[in-house]
Amino acid sequence: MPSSQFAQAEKYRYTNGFNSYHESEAIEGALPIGENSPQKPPYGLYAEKLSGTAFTAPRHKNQQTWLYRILPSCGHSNFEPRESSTYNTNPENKPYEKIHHIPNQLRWDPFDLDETVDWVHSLHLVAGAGDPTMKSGLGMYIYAAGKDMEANEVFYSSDGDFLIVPQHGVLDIRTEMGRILVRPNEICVIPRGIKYRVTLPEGPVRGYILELYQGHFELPELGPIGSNCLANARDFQAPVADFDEDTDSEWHVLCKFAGHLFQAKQNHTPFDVVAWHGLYYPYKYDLGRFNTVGSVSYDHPDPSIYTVLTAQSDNPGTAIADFVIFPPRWLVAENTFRPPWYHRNTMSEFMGLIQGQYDAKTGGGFQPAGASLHNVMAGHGPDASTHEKASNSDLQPHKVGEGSMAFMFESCLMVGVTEWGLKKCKKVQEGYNAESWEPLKPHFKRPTPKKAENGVADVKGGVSGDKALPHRYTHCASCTVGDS
Ligand SMILES: O=C(O)Cc1cc(O)ccc1O
Ligand SMILES: [Fe+2]
Repeated sequence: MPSSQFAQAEKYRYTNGFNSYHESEAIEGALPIGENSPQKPPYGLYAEKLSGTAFTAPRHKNQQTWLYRILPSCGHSNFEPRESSTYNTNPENKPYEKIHHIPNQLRWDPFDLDETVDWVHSLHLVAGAGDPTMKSGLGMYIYAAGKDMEANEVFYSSDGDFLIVPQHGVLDIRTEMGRILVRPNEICVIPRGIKYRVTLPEGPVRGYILELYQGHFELPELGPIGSNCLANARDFQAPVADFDEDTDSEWHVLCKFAGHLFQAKQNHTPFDVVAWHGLYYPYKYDLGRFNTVGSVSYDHPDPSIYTVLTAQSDNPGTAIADFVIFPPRWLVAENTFRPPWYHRNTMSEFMGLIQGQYDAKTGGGFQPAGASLHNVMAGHGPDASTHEKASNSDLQPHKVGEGSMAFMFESCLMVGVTEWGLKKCKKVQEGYNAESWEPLKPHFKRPTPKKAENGVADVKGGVSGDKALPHRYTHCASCTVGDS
């Protein structure tokens, strides 16, 4: 490893495990032993509790973290509104910024990079459902930035947890709990309220964000798959404590609150957490570690087998947000139309492409940094060219998605599109539906009627014949062996 890489590795250190109780101290002995709030915490630190769930949330859902810091977070000036024309996360509060609920399939060309703005001003709400003030629903954003946040600025969202999916460029995220480096093909989650500063060590960045206004992400149930596969808990990485000692410089704390931007000042660094312990922390995950499972016999399974993280509603098995990926994988299913089936879904499906080509859309219109939205009950599926190829291909085992990564934010909620998403971004493809599915031709051929024994034509066309049945059947339709 070149020495510069050693230095990098030193800067970003992690502790592994999903939903694991972590503890981390940048100075040995900074965590109190056997109690959380001693009369005098070690080294003159202040104890501060950060709650990610109600105090009384059930144990298996409860998420809190104790921070041991040089000064507590409350020492700051009043928050003042700090709106800006580039801040696009509050359409429901501006009468001229409507949310559009439309049944059409939508697709966006790649969103532009924007080198003129920093992380905070790069956030564009494209679509969403619900309301952060009711702690319900989700928002879907595109970010595109080219500038570091100011040296003395931090940001947090009171509205929800950010699931960040980088498509281009590297994010150096310094959080209160420590430092995280996130690159394309990795994701990171920054839970509600955690302060962070984003810098761009390799230039412009672009990507997608799902903001979850309710609950938190968890790993999906594995059911009969067993105790491993999909995203394994040990591959999630939380940062370790890393602090500055700075109690006399001016800091600006930016806060997203009900979709609006506010700012307060304080005379001490927010990155003064010397030690922490708990279950509420930011984390990252490398999508390359996902252990993909799929059909090894026949038929295309539901895409839920590709779920990395899920945020459940109160309705069992029904997600406010699923984060689903389509990683490189072998397709081996026999006698099967291998791309996704045509379907209409009670859930809404927002898709993005990090790199490569998505195997269900080979016609060229779904590009990296672009997006699509198939809202509640909007019919969709492979475009005409993909259908043509997949219906006639030789069904040898083959690998799809080499060098590619598409993903989906799937939600049980009907998603509305913002003015920015529909108009201002100027990326909506006019001819999406017409180009993708209108070229599909009917292939239906009514079978030649068979003469029945009594000489009357069998208008239903009769049974297609045993030889058409896939060889996996143990018994064919006319077989009586073993019947009682
Ligand atoms: O629509 C899509 O491309 C996403 C998707 C993929 C899949 O394999 C099955 C269903 C589904 O919605
Ligand atoms: Fe779909």
